[in-house]
Amino acid sequence: MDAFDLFKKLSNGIRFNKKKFGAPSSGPQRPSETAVKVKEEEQWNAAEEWMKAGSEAESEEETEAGSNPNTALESDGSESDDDNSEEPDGDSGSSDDGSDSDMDEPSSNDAPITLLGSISADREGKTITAKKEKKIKAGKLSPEEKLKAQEEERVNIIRKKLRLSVSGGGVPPPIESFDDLRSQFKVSENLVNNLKKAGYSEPTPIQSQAWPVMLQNRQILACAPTGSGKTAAFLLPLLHNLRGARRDGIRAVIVSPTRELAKQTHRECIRLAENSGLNIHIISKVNLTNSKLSLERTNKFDILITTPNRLVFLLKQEPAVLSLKSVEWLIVDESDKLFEAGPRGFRDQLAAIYQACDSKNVKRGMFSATHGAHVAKWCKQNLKGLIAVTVGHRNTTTDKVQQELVFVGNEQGKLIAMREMISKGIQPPVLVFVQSKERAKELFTELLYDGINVDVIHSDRTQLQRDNVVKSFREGNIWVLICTELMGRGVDFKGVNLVINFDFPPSAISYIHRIGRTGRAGREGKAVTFFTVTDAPILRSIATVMRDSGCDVPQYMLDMKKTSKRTRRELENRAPERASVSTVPKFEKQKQERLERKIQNAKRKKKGLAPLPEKEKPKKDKKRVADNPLEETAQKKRKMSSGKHKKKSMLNNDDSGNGKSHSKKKSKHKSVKKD
Ligand SMILES: Nc1ncnc2c1ncn2[C@@H]1O[C@H](COP(=O)(O)OP(=O)(O)OP(=O)(O)O)[C@@H](O)[C@H]1O
Repeated sequence: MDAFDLFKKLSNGIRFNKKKFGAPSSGPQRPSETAVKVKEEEQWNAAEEWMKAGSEAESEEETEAGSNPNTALESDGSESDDDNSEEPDGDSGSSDDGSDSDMDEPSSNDAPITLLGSISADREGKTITAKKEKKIKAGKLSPEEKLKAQEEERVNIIRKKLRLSVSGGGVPPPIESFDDLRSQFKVSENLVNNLKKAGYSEPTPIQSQAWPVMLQNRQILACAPTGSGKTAAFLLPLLHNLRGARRDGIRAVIVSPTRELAKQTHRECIRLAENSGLNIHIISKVNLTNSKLSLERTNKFDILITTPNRLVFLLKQEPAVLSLKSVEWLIVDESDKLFEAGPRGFRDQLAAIYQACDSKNVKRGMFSATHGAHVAKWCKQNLKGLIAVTVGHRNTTTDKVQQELVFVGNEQGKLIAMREMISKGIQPPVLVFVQSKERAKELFTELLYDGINVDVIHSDRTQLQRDNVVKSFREGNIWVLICTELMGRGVDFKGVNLVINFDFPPSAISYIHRIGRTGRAGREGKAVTFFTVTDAPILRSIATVMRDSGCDVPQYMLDMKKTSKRTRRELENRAPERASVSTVPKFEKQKQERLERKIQNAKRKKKGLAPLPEKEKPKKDKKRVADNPLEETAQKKRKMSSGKHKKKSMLNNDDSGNGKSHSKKKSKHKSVKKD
């Protein structure tokens, strides 16, 4: 074992704050004195440092969160920035990849190894405090202490194997099989059978640790890679903890950022809750538009699954149609997204929901594949007895996805590259991400003409259309699905083989979620990302994420200048302007549109329906002017007179300008004279 291996073992479970330790040493400070003082499971400070790792050592301008959830949510975030998420760095943190072959080597020598003064470790690489070390050296451990130490060791080995890092007090050991659910937590046979019926044979790493935490009714902040089973990780403990239907108030709420994700969670919940008798409800658009919802009716729901906007809408109704006063569990899925402030985030809605769940016994669970330091900080400050669980490295992609960056020259190059990929052969199903619905529509038309089995999903489509597209894609009737950021998070399409980022993702976090639509549940996947010079500002972040997940990336990308926080924020909020995807000449497109319109109107006529209303032309004003000769003449006159006026004023300006400059000169002259 060389010094590096040894250090790796000893620092297992420890994160270094780059801010503190990255700076050149100003004095005789040795790393041993400053770096490691972590008693992992008991020191929340360590958790904070650890969650901060990856923040590129930028200052977090976060205000202290108060005890009021609303203020806390608001104050915490407006200025805070998920920077670490944008520029995740390579800090591996406490978890190890387990590739270290020395790790499992049996050792005949049980004596601890001493490294860097006060820190020491046993042969398994577990850090030992000086006091304990003394005791071990002296062979003074009582039989109970020995047993405890052995158990700790066993748990550490399991966590290491599963790449689990935990923070918080009294974290229960991870479970290793579904049998443990029965033997340790008395989970019903029915529930375990439902897991098996779903095709699951053993818990995934996040489930191994999140289940015992939540089954002990502890609040949790969970971060695990995309497609690693986080949904079942929070559903199973909910279903167990609620212990059957009660119908006297909503007892669990699950909030998801999109309707598609809420629907998917609802489906999974129904599947795992089979024969439990629990009343599981999803708020649909119909619920919002008809007035059938009443307090009496909603109180019969045991579990409510919803998007934040819909829930807040119902919470605001007078008289009340919904109460969250009996809620025992609030689950926030894709929690970093829900903590986001601004028009694309849900911070205000989350604050309202958080406040509405005001029972004394309410527990919260925050789940996502990515987390920023501000989410961790807020949770730590506001969620009593919180346990943080992370699988692998925070803010990295799953290692199941083979990733590739392709320079395509310019916007036209993207379509050429895509057609080339298709002609060489791709393995459907394929998801293609673009930055806007307009581009989604354009690309759809292009690929449709290529005869590809393609469809498109974006926010302009009706809920029914969206549902049908998702269904068709799931059933394999659509092979290539073009989508916007809408489908970037959480959505679980079985067996997506390839994700193409036709347009560069707006941030590294978006990249992680987008490519996480493939390589799910242990399957392999591939992700190809096109880029042009326009994408240079975010290239470094994405390249860093790729490098961290073990992909080869050219060094020049990693050496690129770091983009300022401000630019990154701007790029996240405003997509760069790009040349149209479409290769069809404009007049051809218009001809096509007219033809389609004719066909539709003919069909409508047959059905006795009125023809479609005239489509608004983008240059309507101009046309309206041309249609109205009086207005046209008036405008021409206005233009001419303004032109004349301009000319005149220019002349005047010239005059007066000269005059002015002259007078200026004069005054200057005067002032000089005065001086
Ligand atoms: N224990 C298990 N064994 C096998 N497959 C599982 C297990 N638990 C969940 N899955 C499957 O793994 C897939 C991904 O699960 P899920 O959608 O919960 O991932 P996720 O971690 O929430 O991903 P994302 O971060 O993208 O939302 C699903 O198809 C689910 O059915």
